[in-house]
Amino acid sequence: ANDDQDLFAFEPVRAQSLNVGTAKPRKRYLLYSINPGEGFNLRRDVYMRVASLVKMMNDKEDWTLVLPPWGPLYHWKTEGLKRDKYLWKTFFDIQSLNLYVPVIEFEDFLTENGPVIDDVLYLQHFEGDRFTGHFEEKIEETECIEAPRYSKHADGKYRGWFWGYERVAAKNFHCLSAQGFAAIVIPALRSNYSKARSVLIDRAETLLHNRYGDEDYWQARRSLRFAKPLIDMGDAFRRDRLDSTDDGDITTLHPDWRDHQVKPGHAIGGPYIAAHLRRRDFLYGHRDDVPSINRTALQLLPLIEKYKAKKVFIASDAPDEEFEELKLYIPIAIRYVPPKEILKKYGDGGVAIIDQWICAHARYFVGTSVSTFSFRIQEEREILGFDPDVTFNRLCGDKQESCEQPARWKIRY
Ligand SMILES: C[C@@H]1O[C@H](OP(=O)(O)OP(=O)(O)OC[C@H]2O[C@@H](n3cnc4c(=O)[nH]c(N)nc43)[C@H](O)[C@@H]2O)[C@@H](O)[C@H](O)[C@@H]1O
Repeated sequence: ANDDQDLFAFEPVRAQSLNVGTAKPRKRYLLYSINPGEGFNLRRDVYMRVASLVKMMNDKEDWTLVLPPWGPLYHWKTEGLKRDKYLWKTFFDIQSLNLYVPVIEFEDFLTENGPVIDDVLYLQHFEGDRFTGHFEEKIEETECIEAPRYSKHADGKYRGWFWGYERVAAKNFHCLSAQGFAAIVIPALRSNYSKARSVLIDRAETLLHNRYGDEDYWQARRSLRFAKPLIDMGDAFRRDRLDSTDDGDITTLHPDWRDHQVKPGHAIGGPYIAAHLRRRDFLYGHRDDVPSINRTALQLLPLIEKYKAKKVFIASDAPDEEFEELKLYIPIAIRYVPPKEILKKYGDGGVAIIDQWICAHARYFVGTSVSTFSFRIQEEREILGFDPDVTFNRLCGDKQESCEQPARWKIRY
């Protein structure tokens, strides 16, 4: 599918000469897209991998990261709501993101660049590869293994899923087999710089974190602050229903994430414990690790005692009946029920963020095994400065006496 360029004809000498003396690197756009089945919180992680890649390249080049519109997502099930084309500013604070790497919304990209993307690089795993115990980074342009989700039209341009924007098309399309860290795509991105102003990496979740858990990882994570209106709604619920304020809980954040640095144990949190109960598809996919409601209650009751909690905040994708059942065992259980207009404006995605925000401020948090929703709450609590003991906890399955607790991904500055 390679139209007119050899993707790997990387010319190092020329690449360097671009950036010496007074020559200013020219502005380029990096777009990315993710396997449609992935949920919101894995997508947040992929954002960090790609943002960190842009940061690396911007040592010498001038890339702007284009934020892929949100939706439709499999888990956003509430009827009657807008399903796609949610801008990032609905959920996140764009100014904060911009303090890590330059980012723009896709709609602004369309204004600046027009609807034609130069290159689409579609990542795939190596065919027939089995893990042999030896991890080797590799990337190569190949035939597409599966029927690609982009097809060439009569005008010579490629059409495909561009987040529901039907007038968008791409000039070139390539399949690349890739295995490795995000930086593995850098030669491919640089090799065609003379032509491609905009490059879309699809299936970006294939790329691994270059610097998992280090200072740079945490910078990207700290920059990913939620949108102010969602924070305000979470804070209002904390204040009115949970007797929790930043002053009392010692959870005040510096307005600029770069200046917020506190020691573990600094935050004490509100007078409630919080649990994230991931249900629905997890009841099948992670059967052994997700407890029944009855067993969930049995695990929460001693914690209420231990932390002298006045309330138990429940964040969950559980249907109402399951929450009502839990309340029979724990009458002080409470959850956030969004007013209709909030749901309409911010969708299921916004409500999930309010849930996460409230969990992040609890005196003690317990999540669900391997849920990225729980992981993101744990990170939020690391940023706020909680002791890891009151953060890295998970519920055990019904048949488990005890169970392995989450790895402690501690913040680094
Ligand atoms: C099985 C896998 O599960 C993975 O889910 P997992 O990591 O928990 O976490 P997420 O990737 O966020 O996907 C779960 C989605 O379910 C909803 N949800 C889950 N828990 C809550 C909650 O406490 N409150 C609210 N309001 N909503 C919740 C929400 O839309 C969230 O984004 C998926 O990312 C993968 O794509 C795959 O489906």
